Amino acid sequence: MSQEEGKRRAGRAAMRFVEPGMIVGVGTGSTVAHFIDALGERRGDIEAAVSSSEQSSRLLRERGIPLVDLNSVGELALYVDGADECDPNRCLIKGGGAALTREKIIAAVSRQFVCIIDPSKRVEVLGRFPLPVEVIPMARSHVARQLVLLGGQPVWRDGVVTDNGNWILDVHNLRITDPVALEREINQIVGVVTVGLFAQRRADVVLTGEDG
Ligand SMILES: O=C[C@H](O)[C@H](O)[C@H](O)COP(=O)(O)O
Repeated sequence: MSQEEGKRRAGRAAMRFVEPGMIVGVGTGSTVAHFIDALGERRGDIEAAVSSSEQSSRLLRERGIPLVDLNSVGELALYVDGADECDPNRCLIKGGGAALTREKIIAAVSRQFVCIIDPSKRVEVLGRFPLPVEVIPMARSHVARQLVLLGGQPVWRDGVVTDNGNWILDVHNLRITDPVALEREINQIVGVVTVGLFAQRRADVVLTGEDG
């Protein structure tokens, strides 16, 4: 099975968690794009979507799916999103598409987080994929120095501005054996908006293309 086929199957498999009348939290990325396609085919069933990025909002609008602001809804029953890496404990690295902050917010208010990945995203230990960190632009150098002290090698994703107007550092050479502790530690660096480690609020369910 190709990686693209794995993404397509995982995206479509998430539809079994969608129930009539739901407001669905929708993540970002190429795997989520397949989920949005499938959601569009059943748009009459759901009430609306809460989107995690401008990119996903555009795709949702194109498929006629109404969007609602997260502030106008309470808790969400379901959040569906992709990931860049997933460990055996369902801890994730996310943010390869720079959408990590809004994604983390939606994950935090959702009762069930269904993560859709192709099988190549499964790893024993997180860190092969560089860990994205969204930073306030003026704090970039300060945060980078602190990340070096934690053993990483941060690289500025030059030219990328997040939907929130911030910048991204991608941290290479980390072997993340304690994702919860590292998430807490990086969150405490002044100038960090969000770290792309989803460990405290990790996925509840992981679907790979192999699930059919
Ligand atoms: O910022 C982007 C998101 O965290 C994506 O969910 C993640 O990068 C995976 O994207 P894709 O499905 O395109 O591999």
